[in-house]
Amino acid sequence: MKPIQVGLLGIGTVGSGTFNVLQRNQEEIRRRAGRGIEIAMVADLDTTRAQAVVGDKAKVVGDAREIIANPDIDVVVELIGGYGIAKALVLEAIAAGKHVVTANKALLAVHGTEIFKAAAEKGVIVAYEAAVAGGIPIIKALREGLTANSIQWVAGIINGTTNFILSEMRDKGLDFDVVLKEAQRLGYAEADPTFDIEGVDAAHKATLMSAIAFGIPVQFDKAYVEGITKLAGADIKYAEQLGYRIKLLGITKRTDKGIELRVHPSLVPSKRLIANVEGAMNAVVVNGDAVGTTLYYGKGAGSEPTASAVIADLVDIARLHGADPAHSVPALAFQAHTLAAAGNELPVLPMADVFTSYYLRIRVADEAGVLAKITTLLANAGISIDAVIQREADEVGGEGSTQTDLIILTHDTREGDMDKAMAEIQGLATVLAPITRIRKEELN
Ligand SMILES: NC(=O)C1=CN([C@@H]2O[C@H](COP(=O)(O)OP(=O)(O)OC[C@H]3O[C@@H](n4cnc5c(N)ncnc54)[C@H](O)[C@@H]3O)[C@@H](O)[C@H]2O)C=CC1
Ligand SMILES: N[C@@H](CC=O)C(=O)O
Ligand code: NA
Repeated sequence: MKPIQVGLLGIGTVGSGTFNVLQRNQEEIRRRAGRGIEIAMVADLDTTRAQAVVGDKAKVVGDAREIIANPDIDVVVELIGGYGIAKALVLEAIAAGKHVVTANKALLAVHGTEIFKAAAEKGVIVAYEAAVAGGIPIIKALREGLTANSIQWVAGIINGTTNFILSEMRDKGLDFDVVLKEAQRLGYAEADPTFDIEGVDAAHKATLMSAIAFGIPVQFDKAYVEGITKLAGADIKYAEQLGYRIKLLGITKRTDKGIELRVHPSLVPSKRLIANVEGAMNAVVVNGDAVGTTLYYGKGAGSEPTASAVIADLVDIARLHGADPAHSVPALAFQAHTLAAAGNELPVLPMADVFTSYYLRIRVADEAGVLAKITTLLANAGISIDAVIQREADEVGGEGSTQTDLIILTHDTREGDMDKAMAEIQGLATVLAPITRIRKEELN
């Protein structure tokens, strides 16, 4: 059978990894796919750099549309990134009847509905394993391996940059800014690193997992997004003393009322495997009603780990791609298991209706009766307390300090009730600084 013909749009970090791994492992990949996979054309604005990567093994062009216009190209791999030209090129490739592989989580999380509708109408595949947790085959696990389950929840460390920052801050006591620069130097961060540190990249990925797990449309605009920029070293330290680690988690959960979809720092019990995922590594925990809890761990970023996922999608397409790609039944069957199949009407819940437990750090005047006032306000709001620790004032503010920190862990409560209680506690004269509130997930 003739090798499937691939056109690569963008040959930067992920594109060059894809090219190199396909070259290196081509015989094994051909055997597994049942036919060869050949990158016939590569487009990049920097044609000199592209030429240096591919040598004489593929045709290099500066204009991506030359690839889309070529009738011999079966699959277009979009590795440019962003919402602009990448969106136009993906839609044009679909309109031209080509299957698409992309690592672009931002594009799919925001414009996925339009893109998957266009693909379904044209009968082509849009595959995106690389878009979530890089080399970890989590899309395949959700779509295929766990397909028998009613998924209950998915929670993951799905941004390597922020996990690296939190690990380095905790282990080496380094400052946020110093570690972020190091993450950029190591190539973990997005072109705009605010996407990483403000939780946006993780929310893109959580949005995609939520859509597959629960059959809802992609709704990035409904995701709650909070990054790690407001985390203080003191909270990382206190959490550790209480037996927890702080991780930036992407969480999506099924409830009776709707779907939770949120990204925020979370306390996770230190004994959980996911709490021990360090540096730029990713991990996703999926809970299904039949299988129970499963864990997926690996490299969520980088040239070859991400290429591993891009090529896995190409192999899937090579296996399914029939003589008439635009109307092949296998292509439609594949599509039916992707986001185009979203048929669930459950709404994404506002944060006020999310149930979770909390870590609170409250800076208070070190005087009698303060703790009682605070616990009374919590009790009045129906919030029950799991643990309270009062720091020694000298430890918190130095010798002779008149201020101290109260650390409170709560049981599960509705976020809207917690908001009200927090406003009342913040209003107490003896509360001396903005209250720190971090959600806590037991993940069991
Ligand atoms: N780097 C990583 O570890 C991961 C990246 N991704 C995603 O993969 C995609 C690519 O990321 P990287 O390879 O890191 O980016 P990159 O910046 O290294 O590569 C992008 C390439 O696209 C080229 N390009 C830009 N505009 C173009 C145009 N109009 N036509 C043709 N080429 C054009 C650039 O010259 C560059 O070579 C992004 O969507 C990113 O979010 C996903 C998972 C991990
Ligand atoms: N910037 C991302 C790269 C992969 O998606 C991350 O840090 O995880
Ligand atoms: Na993946």
